[in-house]
Amino acid sequence: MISLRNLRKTYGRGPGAVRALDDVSLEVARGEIFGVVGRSGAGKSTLLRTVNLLERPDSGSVEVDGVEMTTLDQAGLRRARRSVGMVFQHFNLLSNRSVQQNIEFALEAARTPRARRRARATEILELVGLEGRGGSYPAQLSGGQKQRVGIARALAAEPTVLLSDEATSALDPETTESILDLIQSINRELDLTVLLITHEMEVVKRICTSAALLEDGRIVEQGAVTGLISTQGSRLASQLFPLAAPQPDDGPTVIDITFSGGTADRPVIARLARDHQLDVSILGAVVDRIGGTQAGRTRLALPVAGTAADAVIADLRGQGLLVDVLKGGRS
Ligand SMILES: Nc1ncnc2c1ncn2[C@@H]1O[C@H](COP(=O)(O)OP(=O)(O)OP(=O)(O)O)[C@@H](O)[C@H]1O
Repeated sequence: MISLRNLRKTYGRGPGAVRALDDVSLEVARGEIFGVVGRSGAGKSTLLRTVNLLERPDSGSVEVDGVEMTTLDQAGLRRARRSVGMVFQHFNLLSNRSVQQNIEFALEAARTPRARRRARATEILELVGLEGRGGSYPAQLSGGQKQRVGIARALAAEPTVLLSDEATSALDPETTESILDLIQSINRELDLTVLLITHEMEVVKRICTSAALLEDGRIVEQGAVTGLISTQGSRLASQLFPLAAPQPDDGPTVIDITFSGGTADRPVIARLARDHQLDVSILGAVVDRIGGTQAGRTRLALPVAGTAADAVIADLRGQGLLVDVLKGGRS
């Protein structure tokens, strides 16, 4: 549905130039919720804004629903942009217009007849859970309600793609949950493809089917979230399940075991203690639901080193468990 190939984008020239995108390629399948994560300045906003060509890449290809965006003329681009809705961190609502007018505004540019605009705004307000609030002004709404209006406005022209630029970053955790639920339900009900950028790993955990990690303008990992969490050494996976760094007195060997799907409910630690007669210490654990399945990571200290530790690690891997060695043992 969205295919970005070999995108490059540099801001400025000479010694002060910033390479925001450096050979970025990304595939987002129809109906996916795809999350791009990365630190501040990694290039996330630039990447998102190339999809509807708010930011024109220096080179590379941007294809949305089979249309190559970079070669369109102004009229073609205006038309193509109607199939790409966008929501923003700070909502970007017009404060002097009512909720209804904010939504209708998105349809005015498309010259939609007035009666149709009204009907569509009413319909879409209901979809986002704001029925009856069309006459309110943005200042009379909570942050969560403002973002619902932002989403309604983005959906007004019946797009096939929704771009979300940190849509929940300005919201409290409870409101974030409800907005993520809304994004997930419109993704399903409207068969909408969602590309979102976020610095919150919770967003990826809660709703994303696929994700990519952007670093200094480069994609360093991408794939299905369930696949990434079962990939040894995945940095995205360790950010999804963050555990404190090992301490010098943790023991000679420290390992992380990542569980997902079928391996989540096995009595691994009890078995380790029994089969290897080891006093295993649990240094930390994070468990959550990802993509509808239980997944998590447990950090263990083993009181053995060298070949004894290697034997334990080999045994765990032999059981189909994903083991990352942080200290001691062979990785
Ligand atoms: N219009 C611009 N002019 C010059 N430099 C820019 C411009 N927009 C972005 N940059 C620079 O490009 C790099 C990538 O910025 P971008 O906003 O895409 O990153 P980001 O990952 O979205 O960061 P944040 O999470 O802080 O918004 C940064 O170094 C930024 O300072």
